[in-house]
Amino acid sequence: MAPKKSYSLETELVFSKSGDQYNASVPPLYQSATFKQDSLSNMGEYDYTRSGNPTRTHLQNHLAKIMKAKTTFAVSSGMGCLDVITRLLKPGDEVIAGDDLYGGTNRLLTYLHKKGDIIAKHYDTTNTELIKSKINSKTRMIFLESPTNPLIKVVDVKSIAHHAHQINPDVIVVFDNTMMSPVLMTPLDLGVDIQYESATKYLNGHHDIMAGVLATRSDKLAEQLYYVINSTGCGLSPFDCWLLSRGLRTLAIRVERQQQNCIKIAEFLKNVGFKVRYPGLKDHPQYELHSSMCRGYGAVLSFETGSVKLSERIVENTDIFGIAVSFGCVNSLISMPCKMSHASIDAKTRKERDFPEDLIRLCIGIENADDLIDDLTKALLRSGAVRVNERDELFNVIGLQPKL
Ligand SMILES: Cc1ncc(COP(=O)(O)O)c(C=O)c1O
Ligand SMILES: N[C@@H](CCSC[C@H](N)C(=O)O)C(=O)O
Repeated sequence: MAPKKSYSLETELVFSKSGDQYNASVPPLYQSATFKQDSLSNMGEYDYTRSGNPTRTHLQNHLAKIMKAKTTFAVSSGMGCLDVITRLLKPGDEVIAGDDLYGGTNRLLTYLHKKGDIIAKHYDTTNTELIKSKINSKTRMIFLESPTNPLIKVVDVKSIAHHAHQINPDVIVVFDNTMMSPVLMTPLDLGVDIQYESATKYLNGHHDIMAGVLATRSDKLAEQLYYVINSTGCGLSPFDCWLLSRGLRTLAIRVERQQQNCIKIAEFLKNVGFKVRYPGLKDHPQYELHSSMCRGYGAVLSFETGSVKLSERIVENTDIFGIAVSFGCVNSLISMPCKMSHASIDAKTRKERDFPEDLIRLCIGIENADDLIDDLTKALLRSGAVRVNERDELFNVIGLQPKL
């Protein structure tokens, strides 16, 4: 029987052929900046690691299968991906962006806008008709993220990408898939031109490297992206490529467990009476849309408490949940986006975009779900957010209703 061309994602994640001369079980690490030539006229496949390195090539080929891309590039961070992508724009180009993109994404687009390099316009991407009405022949790029970090807004990627390409086949639809990872979503199948992810998060999963991954099916875009990566020198270092290859092998099992835990925690918080934002809850306003685009719901949720001070007390009273930015790691984290990951968006803009200052974000890891719920219960009790009634049930002191 001929070997299958491709396997299921879980298998592809762990199965990779290294092509190593000794058949090493793990892809070898080529920790070398430069490569000797056979002769002056024969450079060989690699000359210099900024331009290419066998460990990076191995990782990129592996990622291409996983992301269903023709070409992928591994670079030094998620923001590095956005830097590479925005260098494809020309002065005065118009871009349309979501109004709840990750804070760092918002910062870079705002920087380029203020410098006069691009004209960036931000809209609520949950309003598909609004976004469609804003796309015109001047639009060069569209930046989308779904579910958004941290307001968990869902974007109709397929419909927006299709409409954009009808208006102008050259418009580049860019999608940040950090929240879902390739396990739960394949944005290139939905008409996206360039997908990128902060590999610092789920793809690596251990918070021991910074990395970013770009993916495309277009040879033209791949050529342009590579040109920028080689010119600016942001390609991922060999050791970080090697670590990312290692982390990638457990991606499916990590995401599955993180999601199982997150669903339990979302339901727990909802039952206590908080306003919980998680696309896996049936009362999320875009539950159906999300379910139609993704294979799962991820492991990031946010909830409001009704008071900044109360949120601060909750965050500072957990033990297992670490107070830290980032997500997608094996351990659980708690944060207040307005003070941490999204502090780079000024308070006025946050207000205009209905960004709740009391929002708490939970990034769920692979620990035991009951331990995590106990940890949260303790923090909620210690902070005074909940009390126990005579039937030993938790009830929400501030009486928030569980609705979005
Ligand atoms: C959704 C999202 N995209 C991109 C980034 C940027 O990635 P990195 O921190 O790897 O630069 C982050 C976080 O930093 C993020 O949360
Ligand atoms: N100080 C950093 C904040 C990084 S936030 C990391 C991550 N995307 C998250 O959402 O937690 C900065 O200014 O970029």
